[in-house]
Amino acid sequence: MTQVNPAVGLGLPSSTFMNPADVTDAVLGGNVLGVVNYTTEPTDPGIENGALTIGLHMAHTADEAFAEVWITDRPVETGVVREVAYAHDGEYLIVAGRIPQAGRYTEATRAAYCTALELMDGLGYKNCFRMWNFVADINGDNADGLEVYRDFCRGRAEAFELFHFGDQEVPSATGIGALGGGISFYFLVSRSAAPTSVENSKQVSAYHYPQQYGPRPPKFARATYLAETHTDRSGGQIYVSGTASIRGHETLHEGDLVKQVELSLDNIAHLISRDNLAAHEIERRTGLSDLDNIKVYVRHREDIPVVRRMCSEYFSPAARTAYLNVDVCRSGLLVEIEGIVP
Ligand SMILES: C=C(O[C@@H]1C=C(C(=O)O)C=C[C@H]1O)C(=O)O
Repeated sequence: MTQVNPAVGLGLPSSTFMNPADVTDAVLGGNVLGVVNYTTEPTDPGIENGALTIGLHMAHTADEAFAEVWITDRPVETGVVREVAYAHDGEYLIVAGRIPQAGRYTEATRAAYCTALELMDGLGYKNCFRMWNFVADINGDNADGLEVYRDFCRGRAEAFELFHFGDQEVPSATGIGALGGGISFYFLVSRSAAPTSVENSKQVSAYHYPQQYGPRPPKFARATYLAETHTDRSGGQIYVSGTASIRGHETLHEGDLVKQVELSLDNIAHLISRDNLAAHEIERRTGLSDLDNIKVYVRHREDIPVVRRMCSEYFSPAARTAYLNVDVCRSGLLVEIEGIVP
């Protein structure tokens, strides 16, 4: 079994990747906020053994499947409201939802996001610091000929607007293809830990992308820096959004895998560099070798060996790293990378 991260109890969240077969109550000892299964079929969010669970259809075979387990050392309270499940421990909240496969997604996305945002407010968790979205047929057309990803982005933007969620407040996120299951999502939210949104000076903020990418821009920050308190902003974690071969707002190196991987890595390296963080009043010097809990999304299965070889030159051999063969939000993108600097 993978060891439970020693950061537990220090006040910042902690997660690990596990072999799904090892995720038993006996092994975990009940210290679990949520289990996110990256697996071979979608399952609705729910509560099992006192923790939140959701199944994302992100693996083609059982070999590729893994479980991302969010750990806690505090008692957990759980519930389900209008098919959105939640679990919280007094400091951290995980919320998860699934929108069934449909011809259009704007309204259902808005409704499900609103349920999740209402829950956060009602339970007293104000600081959303990370969101993940898994979209089946992400580059396909919806019933009106609008790309499914763009349809999703519109619903998300409308929900944020209803909740007066300003662009500077949106957290880091991933919006990535899934093999089935409509649209699934999960959010992490804190009660007192303090998030700061970080942008990348080499990229246009996603929420300012021009209309050529869809009726409403994707609302997310390039990273979130999470410190234990607002007053002491040292020693925080960095949640890096899904990052691809985009400069300014343009997709670069269409059709060139190696160059796309290089630019994605360069975007992350710059995002978490001392200079870029200093522009957000964050004093930290980090690099690619500090990343952990890495997910690498690769559009074409046959590209995985090359991507893996390139990534392994930069990432720590000790970093948990998962490679998933799924589509990416723009049809010209071949690869996307996310991770956490603990
Ligand atoms: C790759 C990009 O966007 C992707 C889509 C996201 C979303 O819609 O939430 C977030 C990060 C990436 O997964 C990008 O625009 O640079």
